[in-house]
Amino acid sequence: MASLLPQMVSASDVLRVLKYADLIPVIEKTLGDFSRGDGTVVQPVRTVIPVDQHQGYFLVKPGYHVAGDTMACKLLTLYPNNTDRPSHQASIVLFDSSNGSPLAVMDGASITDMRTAAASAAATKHLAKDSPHVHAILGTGHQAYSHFHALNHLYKFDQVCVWGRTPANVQKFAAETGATPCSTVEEAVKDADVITTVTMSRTPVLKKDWIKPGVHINAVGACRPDWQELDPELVLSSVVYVDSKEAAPKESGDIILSKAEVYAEVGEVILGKKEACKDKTTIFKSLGLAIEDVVSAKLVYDKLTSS
Ligand SMILES: NC(=O)C1=CN([C@@H]2O[C@H](COP(=O)(O)OP(=O)(O)OC[C@H]3O[C@@H](n4cnc5c(N)ncnc54)[C@H](O)[C@@H]3O)[C@@H](O)[C@H]2O)C=CC1
Ligand SMILES: O=C(O)C1=NCCCC1
Repeated sequence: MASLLPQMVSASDVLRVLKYADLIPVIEKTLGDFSRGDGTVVQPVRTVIPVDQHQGYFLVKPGYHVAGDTMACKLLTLYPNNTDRPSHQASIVLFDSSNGSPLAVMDGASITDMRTAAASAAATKHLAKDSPHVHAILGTGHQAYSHFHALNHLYKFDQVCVWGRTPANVQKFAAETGATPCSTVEEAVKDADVITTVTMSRTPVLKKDWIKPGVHINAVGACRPDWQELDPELVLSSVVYVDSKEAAPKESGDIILSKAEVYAEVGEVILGKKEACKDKTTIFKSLGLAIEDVVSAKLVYDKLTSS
């Protein structure tokens, strides 16, 4: 009988083998599989336990990709006030679905960073106007870096602009990536064709009056029903796409508080079932799907065990 002890996979193992060239197409296909609605993907809306006495959240995200016969569960903590360690920490347990044995326990933070950015890249590919020139990133944390790299994998931008609430972090991000540092959101987004919001803000940081009509926005933060990153006027004047139509009205403050209508899942666009309204301002409201973690963990496992 094979060993029942799962393999431990560190963040450096993940970063060594997981590449956007492989990940973006896998996530794009998975977003489509999720939206088939035919049982290809089995995934409940995640469980979120507030840890009120420490102002944190404990999230449990199981999923089974039936067609790929792959199952895993991500255990994630979100502690927005952490200063001596990351705000998001996670482990993903990948199982052998034929016999239920755990195959690997993986660093889930590095996978979360990359799979979230890969989902935004896939959404941008389908919803942004062709050949965008300027990408604006609001936020300077882990997701800011992963989105910089994932979108640069798809496009040769003329300019990437970055804004964050802490000027020293904006300068650091700019020095490390070559992005243009901006001191206001307005300055960062005014010429942008693609905007990515990756802050931990609970109140809107991006306003309708500041953007060029027709931009594509990846709205990645604000994962709680009472948190917002986008001005409701902006949400109401855009075509809103989500990763999950089931989760968005339960979890997204940007959608709940603006009372905006969701037009489609991005997976439905990928499947050709819904239109990509590229001539309008489009928003991809990302909340993160467990199945993205499942297929990413499998990709990492396959790379590690084949090398
Ligand atoms: N949709 C998805 O699948 C996922 C979404 N997220 C969300 O993306 C966002 C960024 O995550 P990370 O980069 O990992 O976090 P992080 O902790 O590494 O960075 C957070 C950034 O937000 C900034 N920030 C905090 N409060 C702010 C405020 N009031 N106004 C403006 N900026 C503020 C910080 O200065 C920092 O630049 C978070 O909201 C997180 O929950 C994270 C993982 C997956
Ligand atoms: O899917 C995830 O993982 C997360 N989504 C929202 C914010 C926390 C992490």
